[in-house]
Amino acid sequence: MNIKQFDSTGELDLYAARIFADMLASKPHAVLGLATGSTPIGIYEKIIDMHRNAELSFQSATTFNLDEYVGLPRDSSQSYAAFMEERLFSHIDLPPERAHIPHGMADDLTDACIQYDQLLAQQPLDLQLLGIGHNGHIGFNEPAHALQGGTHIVELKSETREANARFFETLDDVPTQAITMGIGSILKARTILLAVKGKEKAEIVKQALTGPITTECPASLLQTHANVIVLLDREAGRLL
Ligand SMILES: N[C@@H]1[C@@H](O)[C@H](O)[C@@H](COP(=O)(O)O)O[C@@H]1O
Repeated sequence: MNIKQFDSTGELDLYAARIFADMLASKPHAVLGLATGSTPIGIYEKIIDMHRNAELSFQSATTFNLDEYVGLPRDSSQSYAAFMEERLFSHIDLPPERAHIPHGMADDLTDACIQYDQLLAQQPLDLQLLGIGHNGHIGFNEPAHALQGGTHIVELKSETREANARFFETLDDVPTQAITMGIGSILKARTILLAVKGKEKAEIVKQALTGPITTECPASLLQTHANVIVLLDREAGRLL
């Protein structure tokens, strides 16, 4: 693992955005895995700045998002589709038909998972951006005795719903299920970029990067991948 620590989140964001710019410069048709949550927001802001300055273009790129809540309409402000639209897609030149997000409102969710995996199989990920949940989840792959490789429906843990309740009016409004890319799909990405910020993530960062490889901490499986870049701000890296 290539672990880099930054004195400020701004420096981390810029470094991550440059990785995207370099990827798109060397491979305009790159397939990019994208993430939601607070962590990537600053990275997307830097990417938008670079796009504004004509330093990068998504015109020929394809993107796949990690996950989506089940049961939230795409135009609901808390959906990850709405998040991506607001935080990135509406500001860049990515053709909308090449921006893939799991379909959490599909009539047949099992079929939606199969279709997502088929698209991923046709277009392998060059670069996957990840955040990490407080319990070590990546995407919405929650700690469990066993993990699934492909896209699947997951029951959200209470701690995950509580952590994400800040985006909803009440805890009861947080969906109980999500559709997520599986660990197998994430680990197939050629390069993985894990970004972590804040002191409340320091303990899980230590466990994920230096602890045992276990499905009880899904992010620890990243230790098995040959090309992971970990970007930490000072607080998230303070226990390493
Ligand atoms: N499904 C997302 C994850 O992909 C994300 O990594 C996590 C951490 O989010 P944050 O960056 O806001 O701490 O939140 C959600 O649960």
